[in-house]
Amino acid sequence: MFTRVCAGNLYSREVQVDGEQVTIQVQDTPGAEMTDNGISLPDHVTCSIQWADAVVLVYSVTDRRSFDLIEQLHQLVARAGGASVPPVILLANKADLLHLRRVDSQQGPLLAGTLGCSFYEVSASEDYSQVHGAFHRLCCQLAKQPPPAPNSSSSSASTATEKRRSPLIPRPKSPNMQDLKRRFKQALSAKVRTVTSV
Ligand SMILES: Nc1nc2c(ncn2[C@@H]2O[C@H](COP(=O)(O)OP(=O)(O)OP(=O)(O)O)[C@@H](O)[C@H]2O)c(=O)[nH]1
Repeated sequence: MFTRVCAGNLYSREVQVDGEQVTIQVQDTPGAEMTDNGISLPDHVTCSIQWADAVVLVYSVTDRRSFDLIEQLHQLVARAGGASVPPVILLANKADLLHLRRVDSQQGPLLAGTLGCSFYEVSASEDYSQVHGAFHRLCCQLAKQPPPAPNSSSSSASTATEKRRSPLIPRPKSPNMQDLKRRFKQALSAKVRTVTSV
């Protein structure tokens, strides 16, 4: 099984889901901008949402604004997902910073209930296993989804799912990879210069 989750720089991880080896790729979505009309997502983020099998929306419990933006982000995900909105989970991060908390612990589950998604409160820095647990349960949820029926191409939902997985939607490039390529070229040209000068 191969699962793509829209949420962090592009990372690849092997995890066990119900005894099956699963490779998940997690893609960061930086670049959301605040405009007079609310949040605007750059094209590469919209593309990531169409490419993803699931979306993880994250806010910080120390940052009220990040919480207030979740509903709007969820709407953008729904719009970008089109006919087949990928499953979404809500993560409240930085739960360890009790003295800086700006979002009540009841508000996250309430919002998740309204949006119809699962909720997890975590501390990425204090307890990585909580984050792992949230991703693991998301993978289990995805694994339980029935695959599209072979003759169901007329169903708009399955067509959209297939389209999302199609290579026609370019997979977003990892900025890290691009950076690596750039650095590799620089190192190569530096080497050529050194050889030429010898
Ligand atoms: N105390 C605490 N700090 C955290 C936690 N998660 C992240 N941080 C810190 O918060 C800061 C921002 O973390 P990032 O991983 O850069 O968060 P980000 O969402 O990518 O931030 P942007 O670059 O603004 O998008 C860093 O200093 C992290 O160490 C957490 O659970 N608890």
